[in-house]
Amino acid sequence: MQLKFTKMHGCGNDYIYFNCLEEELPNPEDLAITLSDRHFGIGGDGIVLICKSDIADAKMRMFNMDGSEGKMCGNAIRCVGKYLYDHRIIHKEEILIDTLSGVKKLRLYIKDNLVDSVQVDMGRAEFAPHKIPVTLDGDKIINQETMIGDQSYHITCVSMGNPHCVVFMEDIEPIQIEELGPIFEHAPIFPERVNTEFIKVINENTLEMRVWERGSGETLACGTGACAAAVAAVENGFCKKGEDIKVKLLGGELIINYTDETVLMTGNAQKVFEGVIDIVDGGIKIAN
Ligand SMILES: N[C@@H](CCC[C@H](N)C(=O)O)C(=O)O
Repeated sequence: MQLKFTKMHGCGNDYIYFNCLEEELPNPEDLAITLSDRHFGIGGDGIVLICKSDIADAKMRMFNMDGSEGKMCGNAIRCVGKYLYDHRIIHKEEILIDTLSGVKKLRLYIKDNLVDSVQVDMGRAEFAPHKIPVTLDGDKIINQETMIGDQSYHITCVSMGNPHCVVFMEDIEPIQIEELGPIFEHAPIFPERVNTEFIKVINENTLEMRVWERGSGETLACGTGACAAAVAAVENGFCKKGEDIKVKLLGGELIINYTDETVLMTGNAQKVFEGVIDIVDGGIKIAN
């Protein structure tokens, strides 16, 4: 069986995209693990399926590198918009994409007939613990001193459709994220695991971020994570509501604007290459 794919990234957060409007993808959980492998597969932070929707222009499903399904992906949804427009599947600059965390509105910015960047209306940030699978008490977890592993951290928990734990630090460059990330991801207070953002505040409009994503490890960027970081920065008094906040990530920059009504995220979307894989018994091979 042969499958066509497109490799795309937003700020270096790279996924392998499948057009499931045209082809069916068997077993996406297993394929995500095999294809994401950077040595024996195509290489990526996971896979993304572009599917048919009855309530929006398309539906996005995304799977992390470990095969777990994410409810939302900020960097991938911009690439889905680019895929649909650049392949002339849709012909408008405002589109709706259905996700496991609801329908999101995208505004596509076009250059030379191709999508260059995208603004996504990510919807409201949530703070209530029942939306974030933590077992701490209280309505909001903002700057709450909490034991993670054998150390105490001030954490702020935000759901952008998927769960985030934001930690502000003096410096993020020297952190041993390969050790620290899994301790947060698997902390017992997060029974569904968590994405963790380590943030340095540069000034009231700029944050620097490193992220450890549940299911994928350290990535060069996380769109929902950048939104959670900006929301947490406002709630902690570092930034202001309604102002553009630049989030500098290892793979690029995102602009986030958090208001009482919604969170807007703007950033790039880029195609890397296209290809075809053969799904064969016992594995995959790249077709000639
Ligand atoms: N990279 C993403 C988020 C992907 C899903 C996440 N790892 C989860 O399991 O919740 C983004 O850009 O938002």
